[in-house]
Amino acid sequence: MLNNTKIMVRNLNLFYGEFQALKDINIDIKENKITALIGPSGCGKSTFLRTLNRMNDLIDHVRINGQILLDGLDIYDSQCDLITLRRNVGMVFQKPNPFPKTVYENIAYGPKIHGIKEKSTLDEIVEKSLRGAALWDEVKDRLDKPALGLSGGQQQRLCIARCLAVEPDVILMDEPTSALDPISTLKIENLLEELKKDYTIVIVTHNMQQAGRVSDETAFFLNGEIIEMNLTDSIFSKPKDKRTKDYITGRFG
Ligand SMILES: Nc1ncnc2c1ncn2[C@@H]1O[C@H](COP(=O)(O)OP(=O)(O)OP(=O)(O)O)[C@@H](O)[C@H]1O
Repeated sequence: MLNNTKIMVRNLNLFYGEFQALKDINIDIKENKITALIGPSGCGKSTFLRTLNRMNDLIDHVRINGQILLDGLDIYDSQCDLITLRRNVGMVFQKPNPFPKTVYENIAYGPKIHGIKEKSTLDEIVEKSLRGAALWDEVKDRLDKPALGLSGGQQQRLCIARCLAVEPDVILMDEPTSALDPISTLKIENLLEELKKDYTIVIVTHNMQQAGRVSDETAFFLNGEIIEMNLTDSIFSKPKDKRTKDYITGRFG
């Protein structure tokens, strides 16, 4: 696809009942880049993020039209296999949500569901995923301990490792550091820089500095619309729309 576009969104509208939460969204999300979604509370960032792996399908009264092409294929097509889609497009949430199982089992769970049974293969996946999430050194001696005994920052990296274990192409992150302390936040921001070599990342953040630090491109949402999308440096240094400027300079939101 042109310009290394991984996800192409065209004329996307989403309604919760009568309420239109997304209005004619058109953006291209580039492969191996980090795209930040910013904007005031309630403007539709999380809703949009969830359209990218069809998590909104789980909500009643949602109506969606338009197109989202992942590697050129329409994810809302009736032929699209949801299990494969959610494997290809993983998600990390705001609050770390490990399963109440061991560290090892948290990572091995997904691969097992996808049919991998051999212990040595699972061991490899667990190590590789934990290394990929920059957590291996901290947990390699406690793989059989409960994941809920880890710190919040470790739990969030565990959730990232769990996501990596099924080998997605795209990782969606909904305010992944908002529940974490500054040091854990920095670890995850550094990790994102590493992960983008192998994955396409879309991140919702309320933290302007974070968007500026980690992302390559930024989309500014307001009232369900994308007001402006551009290279992050351009959005922050010379926003084209006054509303973008007002938001990033802290005048509202
Ligand atoms: N399940 C739902 N049913 C009805 N309305 C919803 C639902 N989820 C979200 N909305 C509404 O859709 C709009 C967009 O919400 P969304 O959570 O996507 O915004 P957001 O930009 O992510 O906000 P925040 O930054 O506060 O998380 C809001 O007006 C919200 O109230």
